Amino acid sequence: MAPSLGVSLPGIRLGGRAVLGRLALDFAGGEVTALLGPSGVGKSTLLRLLAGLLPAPEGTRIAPADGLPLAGRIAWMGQQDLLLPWLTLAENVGLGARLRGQRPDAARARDLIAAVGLAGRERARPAELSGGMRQRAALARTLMEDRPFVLMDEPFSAVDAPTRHRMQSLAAGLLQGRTVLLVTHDPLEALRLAHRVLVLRPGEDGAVPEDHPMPPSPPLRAAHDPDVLAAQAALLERLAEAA
Ligand SMILES: Nc1ncnc2c1ncn2[C@@H]1O[C@H](COP(=O)(O)OP(=O)(O)OP(=O)(O)O)[C@@H](O)[C@H]1O
Repeated sequence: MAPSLGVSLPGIRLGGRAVLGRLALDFAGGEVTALLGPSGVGKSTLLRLLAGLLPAPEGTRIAPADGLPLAGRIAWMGQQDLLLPWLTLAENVGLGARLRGQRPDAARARDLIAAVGLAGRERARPAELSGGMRQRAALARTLMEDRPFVLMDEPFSAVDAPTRHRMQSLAAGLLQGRTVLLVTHDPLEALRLAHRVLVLRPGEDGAVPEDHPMPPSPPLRAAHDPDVLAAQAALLERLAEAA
């Protein structure tokens, strides 16, 4: 099971504006935390900070509970699949190792490609795959890295609703045991996949996260579960208020 991740932040200003306020969060080990909030509130900013893509302001603490650094232990999956068009599916899945000058673990790549339902398409180029297939390939590439911490920025937003539903079910299984932070605009996605849902609420001194009440059942939750439907309606209303 992946360790938990403690984060405290004195706040972040970008372009002369307070984007994120002072916050202290503990992302539970082996659990999925979903982060929602109005457009431009600072969700990607928090993710980018954790990924080391944004300089951390003085006083920031990003501390995995096992005492080891976070750097080098994160897998990232974004909105765009970012598959390289000139590489085959199998080569794209092994891209991380290739970029590090290592030989990708071919058996692991094969297993992951099969797990995302793309067995037999290993030699296909991204242009020969549908949008949903490319998203599944991107998920396989993310998991190929086998990192304890996974940061996902609207990973399934580019696919149609039924494909997204299938991708969520797939991801829930494949992400098990990892500490995941998932940014999404989709309340149902958050409530199906996450152990905890945080809503970023904008404020004068930057946005601050607030917990949203969760349905009693554990993830992966059924979309038709009445508790999930009620929580979804409440979350939608809360997001509309925050916008
Ligand atoms: N490098 C930057 N310089 C200045 N302002 C920035 C920079 N990066 C982001 N911002 C601003 O910070 C705010 C938060 O952006 P961020 O991308 O984190 O929002 P978000 O909640 O992820 O939005 P969305 O849901 O639309 O993706 C926005 O107002 C954005 O314009």
